[in-house]
Amino acid sequence: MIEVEHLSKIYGSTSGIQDVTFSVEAGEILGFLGPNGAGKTTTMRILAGYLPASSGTARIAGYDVHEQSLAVRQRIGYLPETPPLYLDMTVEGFLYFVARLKGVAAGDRHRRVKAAIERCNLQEKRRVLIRKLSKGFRQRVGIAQAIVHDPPVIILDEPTVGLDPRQIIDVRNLIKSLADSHTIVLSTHILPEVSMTCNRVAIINRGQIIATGTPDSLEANLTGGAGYEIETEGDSAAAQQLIKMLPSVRSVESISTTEANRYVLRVISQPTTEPGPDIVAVLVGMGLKIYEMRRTRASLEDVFLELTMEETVTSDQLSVTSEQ
Ligand SMILES: Nc1ncnc2c1ncn2[C@@H]1O[C@H](COP(=O)(O)OP(=O)(O)OP(=O)(O)O)[C@@H](O)[C@H]1O
Repeated sequence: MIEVEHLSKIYGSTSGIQDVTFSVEAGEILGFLGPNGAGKTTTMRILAGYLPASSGTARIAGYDVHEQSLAVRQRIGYLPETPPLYLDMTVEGFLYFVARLKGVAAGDRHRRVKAAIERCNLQEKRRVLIRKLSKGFRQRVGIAQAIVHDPPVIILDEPTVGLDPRQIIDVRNLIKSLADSHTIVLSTHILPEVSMTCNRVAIINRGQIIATGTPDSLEANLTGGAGYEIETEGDSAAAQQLIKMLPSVRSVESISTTEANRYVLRVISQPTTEPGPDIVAVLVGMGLKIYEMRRTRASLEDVFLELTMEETVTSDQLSVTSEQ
């Protein structure tokens, strides 16, 4: 449904994004995750036809966002970082206005506005002036204007920024409910947003996509803290030294001391390795007892920090960018 190839944007002497390539299948919610200034808004605005790219192509439902921008605009709903709302209009008045602007046929407007109001749970605020609405309700009006012409694709730039925790939950649930009939791209710098709302993630940093995959595949394929925690006893320094020599081990440290000479070792594995049996063999070989051993997985947060803190990404990590 969305195909982005080698997209770059240069602002004067500053690079906004470089060689960004990704695709989104129909029905997916893709989370575009990156720190401030990573290039999320630039990408969203190019997709929405609001900003021309310097090079590369982006197609939505088969239409080129630059060459066929009208056809694209009819097929997308766009919520910019700051929703374009007319504060002196009522919610309903504004949505009729937007429906007309977006070319919804006069005979169809009533049905479409009603559907958007119901979808976004705005029934009680139908006749209220937008200026009197809380930020959470304004955001819902922003989403309602994005879906009023029933586009197959919805692009949401930081849809929960500035909302309180209750409003965040409401907006996330609304986005998830839209996924049954739409393809959605949302940008965010908030990790839980991605795990809770999206079925695929593209991580962007300094204008470049550095990984894509499902949240699960990213967690499983990148190291970011995957390994073991082992409660054992005896000579901690010697145990650490021997475990560190295993080729499948990236790092080992003692993270806490428990009762009577016991301590917990945290071992981080090399990507796609299983050092568990070798660690057991080392400890048993030293005559140490193992009281507990459990596997630890990388969280998406670990993965994100690992990727965005590195200057370059290894080929192992880049392999995750192939479709999972
Ligand atoms: N109009 C502009 N003129 C010059 N540079 C710009 C312009 N818009 C964005 N940039 C630069 O392009 C880069 C990407 O910015 P962009 O706004 O796309 O990032 P972002 O990921 O959306 O960040 P944020 O979460 O802070 O909005 C940044 O270095 C930014 O300073």
